[in-house]
Amino acid sequence: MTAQIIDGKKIAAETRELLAKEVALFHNETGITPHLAAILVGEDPASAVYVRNKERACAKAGMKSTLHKLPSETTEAELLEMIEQFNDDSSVHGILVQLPLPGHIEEQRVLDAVTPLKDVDCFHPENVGLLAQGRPRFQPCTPRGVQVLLEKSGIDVSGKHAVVLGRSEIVGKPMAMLLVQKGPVANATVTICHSRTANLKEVTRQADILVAAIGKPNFVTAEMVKPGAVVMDVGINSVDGKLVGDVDFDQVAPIASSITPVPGGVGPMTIAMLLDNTLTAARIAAKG
Ligand SMILES: Nc1nc(=O)c2c([nH]1)NC[C@@H]1CN(c3ccc(C(=O)N[C@@H](CCC(=O)O)C(=O)O)cc3)C=[N+]21
Repeated sequence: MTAQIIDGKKIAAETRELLAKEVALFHNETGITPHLAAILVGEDPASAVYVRNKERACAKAGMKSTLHKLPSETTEAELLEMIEQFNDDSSVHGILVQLPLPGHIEEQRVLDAVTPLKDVDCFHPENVGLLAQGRPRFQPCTPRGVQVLLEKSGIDVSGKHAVVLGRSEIVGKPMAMLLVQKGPVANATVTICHSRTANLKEVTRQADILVAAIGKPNFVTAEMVKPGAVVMDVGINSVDGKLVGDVDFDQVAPIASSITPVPGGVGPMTIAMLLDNTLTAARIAAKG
């Protein structure tokens, strides 16, 4: 068997086209152009890719996007002040603080400062709580992107064993949440495993659907994958200036039934879902 390659780039482009139509309708009705404000403190290779691609995607979808670059020595107080400004600015609908932040800044305090109504990353405790209860306000971008890829690829998730490799707040935990929930492209039996899991290989080998989000280049090898499994690679690792996933694609593709490439897999979907959340945020603002 050789895997069907899930074309995230194409599915994301289709998703963004639909979204652009919704943005145009919304603009006709309200006169509002959805506006995403992104804050980047210092430098980070994965963030640099993200920033570049989302600026372009926003423009194409008829949305406004502004990038606020701060030097790496910015203090936490200065960053909090900028967030406060955007919270109070009715022309800003979505606020995204690029992660990781420099070590001297306490990430949690910063993310908590973003008003939940503009929290397009779905990081605020209120939004995480709503998500956990199955009544999301915003969808976590990368996990939702994976879910849409599964849906558009016609992959049946219900009753299947989904193994999420990685327990981050940004991907692993919310991914598990989406897959275990009641609803379409869900109802899975979910295991979360991570770097401390005993017999990790035995666990990942049980996966019908394996979501790799551990942040280590080429970590998932053929022996960790059950033949015929669906493999979703969330990794965005920079190796010698090249983008590499968490899955050793050349090894795993021949035994998987479907697999996402890096680049061109989950990454572009993350951006499409971010735009979707920005429109949601603008709708919330329009309702007052
Ligand atoms: N608050 C926050 N939220 C995030 O979601 C977040 C973040 N911070 N910090 C950085 C990481 C990384 N990330 C990427 C998303 C898409 C691509 C992407 O578009 N990837 C293309 C790259 C194509 C190319 O090479 O240009 C692809 O995989 O095909 C990359 C990276 C989001 N992140």
